[in-house]
Amino acid sequence: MDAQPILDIAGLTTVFRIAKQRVVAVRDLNLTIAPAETVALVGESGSGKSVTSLSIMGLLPKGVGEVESGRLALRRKSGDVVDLRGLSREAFRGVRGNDIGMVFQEPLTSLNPVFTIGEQIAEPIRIHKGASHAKAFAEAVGLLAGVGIPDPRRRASQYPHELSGGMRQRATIAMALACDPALLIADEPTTALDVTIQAQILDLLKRMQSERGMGMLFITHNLGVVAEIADRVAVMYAGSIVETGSVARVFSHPRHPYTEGLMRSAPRLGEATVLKEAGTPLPTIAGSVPSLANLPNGCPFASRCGYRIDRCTEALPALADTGHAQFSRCIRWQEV
Ligand SMILES: Nc1ncnc2c1ncn2[C@@H]1O[C@H](COP(=O)(O)OP(=O)(O)OP(=O)(O)O)[C@@H](O)[C@H]1O
Repeated sequence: MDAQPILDIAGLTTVFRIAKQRVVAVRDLNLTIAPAETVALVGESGSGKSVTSLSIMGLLPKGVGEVESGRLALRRKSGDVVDLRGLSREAFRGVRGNDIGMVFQEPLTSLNPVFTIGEQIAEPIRIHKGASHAKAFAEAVGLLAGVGIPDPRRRASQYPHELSGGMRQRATIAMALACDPALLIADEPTTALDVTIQAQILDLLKRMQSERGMGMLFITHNLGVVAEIADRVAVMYAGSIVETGSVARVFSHPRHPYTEGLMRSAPRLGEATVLKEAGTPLPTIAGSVPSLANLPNGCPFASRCGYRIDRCTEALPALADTGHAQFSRCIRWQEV
């Protein structure tokens, strides 16, 4: 891996305070993303994937959610390393859209209905790069062409509702790339789209990433999508990474019982799966996730785990190095 990652997260703990309860949504998370690398965060609903991305982007709900500890460092294209935790809300605005591009599930939440597509893509170019109105608009048209939108000049003058869902997602990708970010965060970017369009958007993201050498954090609950797009995967459970490694290694030799359970109940992986399984939630495993407001002392998966022994409920296991650059938060990983 690159010695100087684009994103370097160490010991991230993010909490929510609701009605005097302290909810630990992300617990002691370590993650790096190298240039031109895609890391997928995968896990059930509520496992902390989106809170991880909101923590990186400085978009936690004010007064409710807070990064309690840890380091979040981003390496800009210029090579400067920015301590994201040290940024004011104002300074964060200069980072989002400029150094970090974002693509979300529903393009209509990122696009403003009252401005044309071209104006919206041109705006960050004017703000962050100081380009003139005309130059920024011309660049926006070029970006629309780059993301595969036919007749980009005409499309640039249209409003979001005049585009199909797939075209709108292409437009938000163009907007996210407008300032040539070092890191792209994609949170379920294909979930709301129909299956053939999903595959096209994944291809587009892969192409854009390799052309630009960006790091990409890709959040999904779909293992088929992980297989399709990611180099490495981090499996989250109850706010912690329980297993991480290359996609090839983790999918062929899962070393955590939770990953194993997901894999066992998942259909065959590969391109066909993306098409067939797109939009299908992760297969279910018997039992339920413990409350994040009252996590047990031991392994949070213990109550659902077929490998459980007494020691599992005594302390949270550390991430064990299982070889092959793979890590598992299970004391019995050798038997999984
Ligand atoms: N705005 C919020 N207020 C209070 N608690 C929150 C808030 N957002 C998230 N949480 C807490 O953080 C936990 C993790 O949420 P998160 O959105 O990161 O899950 P996720 O893995 O992204 O799930 P999904 O796949 O459903 O998006 C939630 O279960 C909840 O307890």
